[in-house]
Amino acid sequence: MLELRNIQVTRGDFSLQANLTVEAGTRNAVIGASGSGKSTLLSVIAGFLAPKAGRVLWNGVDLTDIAPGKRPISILFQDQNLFPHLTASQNVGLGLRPDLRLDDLQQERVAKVLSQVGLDGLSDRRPANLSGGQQSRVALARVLLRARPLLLLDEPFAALGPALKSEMLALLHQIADDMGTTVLMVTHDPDDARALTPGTILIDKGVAHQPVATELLLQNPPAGLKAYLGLGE
Ligand SMILES: Nc1ncnc2c1ncn2[C@@H]1O[C@H](COP(=O)(O)OP(=O)(O)OP(=O)(O)O)[C@@H](O)[C@H]1O
Repeated sequence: MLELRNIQVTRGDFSLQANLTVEAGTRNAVIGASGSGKSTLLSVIAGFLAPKAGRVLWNGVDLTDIAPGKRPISILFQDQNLFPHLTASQNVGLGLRPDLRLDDLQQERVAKVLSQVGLDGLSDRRPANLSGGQQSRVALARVLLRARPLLLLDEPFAALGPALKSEMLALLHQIADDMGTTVLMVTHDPDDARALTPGTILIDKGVAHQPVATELLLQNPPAGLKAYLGLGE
């Protein structure tokens, strides 16, 4: 279980509070108007931003003072953070060893995970020679290989067209199912939130709320969110 206990975080004039729990193994959307604090919330959980007050716990272990790389967390952002001078398999291999000195077994694991995300035969290509969707798959493969229990995604597929996006979401579901991963995904898209049931964390007026049933929230959104999602009055 992820627990945000009385978290307060500030960025300039902006401040966000969070007091919520996320059950292990669940998938949750994070939704809120532009500038409401979605990326801020993920940054606190990941450890890139220190809260002014409060604690971040994972299965009862206090992560608040633990460095980002040592947290049980993988992160996927919209720009997939692939290194342009490295091939697909090297970009994935970085998830295992930053110096890329992989032994045979590790190389096998890289090949297997690239195959799992449908990139057989493309492992020697650099990002510039892969499509946007294929680049997303490389980034997902790296996340898969790291196999951390908590996965944070900040609009990872926003740059993709609708068909590719739903393909990547399906792949994400499959990965989360296989590994029992707990997922928090920032999205602007109500359909993505629906596809990620059961829960959605709403961020509104400086507060990140306890996850609620996505469908119920979308049926009756607060005014600010309604306008933002283009759901009309
Ligand atoms: N480095 C910073 N310094 C000062 N204020 C910041 C900084 N980064 C973000 N903010 C402010 O914090 C607030 C929350 O930003 P955040 O990026 O978390 O919002 P968001 O919900 O992810 O927005 P969007 O949907 O537009 O990406 C915003 O009002 C923003 O102006």
